[in-house]
Amino acid sequence: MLELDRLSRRYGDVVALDDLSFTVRPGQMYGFVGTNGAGKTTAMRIILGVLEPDSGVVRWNGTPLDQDIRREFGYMPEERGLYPKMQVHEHLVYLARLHGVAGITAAKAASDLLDALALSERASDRIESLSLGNQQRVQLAAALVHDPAVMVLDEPFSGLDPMGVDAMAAVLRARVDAGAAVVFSSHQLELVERLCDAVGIIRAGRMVADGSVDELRGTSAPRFRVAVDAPAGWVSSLTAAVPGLVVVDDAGHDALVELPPPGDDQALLDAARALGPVRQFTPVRPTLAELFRSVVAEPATEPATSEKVEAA
Ligand SMILES: Nc1ncnc2c1ncn2[C@@H]1O[C@H](COP(=O)(O)OP(=O)(O)OP(=O)(O)O)[C@@H](O)[C@H]1O
Repeated sequence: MLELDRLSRRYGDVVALDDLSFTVRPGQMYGFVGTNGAGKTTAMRIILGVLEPDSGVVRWNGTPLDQDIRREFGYMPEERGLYPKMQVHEHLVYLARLHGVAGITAAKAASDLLDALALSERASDRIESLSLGNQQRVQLAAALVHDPAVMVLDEPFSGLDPMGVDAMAAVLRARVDAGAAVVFSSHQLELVERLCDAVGIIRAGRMVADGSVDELRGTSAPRFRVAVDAPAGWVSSLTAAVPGLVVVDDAGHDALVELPPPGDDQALLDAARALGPVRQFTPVRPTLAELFRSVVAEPATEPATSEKVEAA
């Protein structure tokens, strides 16, 4: 299990990470999401040892990471780093051999990955001759060619065409199904929702929601699409009848309403029935993008560390 335990990190006055914790299990794909500047890259750089935390520790199977453990990881950094003059297949074999993979195994692993990422025809081309999206596919192959147990990928899907996204997703899913632990950052929330077993949402360096998308849904206010056969104004009457009810969208004929958690859906239905025949009463499952918007928009419960220090 990869465990980030209470990581904090500042750059001068900027609090990049503030007591951040989460875990990624073998066989789990973990999506790491947050607004620009939330601290995702900082956390990933700490996992990979290119940045030290001010406090906190990262462990793999209970042991704090050292360079030997980190060598076993696969990493796709934000700054892509391939040798532009090298040929694609040659480059992958070179990287696998650096990780101690024997020649024949390395060559096969490189060929298999190029095949899976639809790059076999470019195997003998120089990296610099590839489009940016194809270089990105090679970068993923570079992170996986030594068959790592843990993969840490900083925005691996950004800038890829839909086929590239599908190819990358399939390669990662196969590794996860074979028992690897994968954590990747992304702003593509539909993709994260589709691919990930667990999601962490960070804001200003803090974890604000962590769990499967269904678990995150369970903590959000329940929403219902309601249609009542009643004269105009029925939505206001419904709001008046149900304490705390929020109207998210009033389309006249129907309305999207939100109950305060945990939400008494039967009381809402009774109140709607009291106004007229109920033509629709449907629970609406929020998407990850909607959950994200609502948790990052919530007011902070405590001041950030820098404010605490300044106030002290
Ligand atoms: N080298 C640095 N020097 C000073 N501040 C930095 C440095 N690197 C990051 N920061 C700051 O730390 C905070 C977290 O940045 P980080 O790059 O980790 O965010 P991110 O979640 O990866 O953002 P994005 O989604 O935009 O890539 C930001 O406020 C950023 O400006």
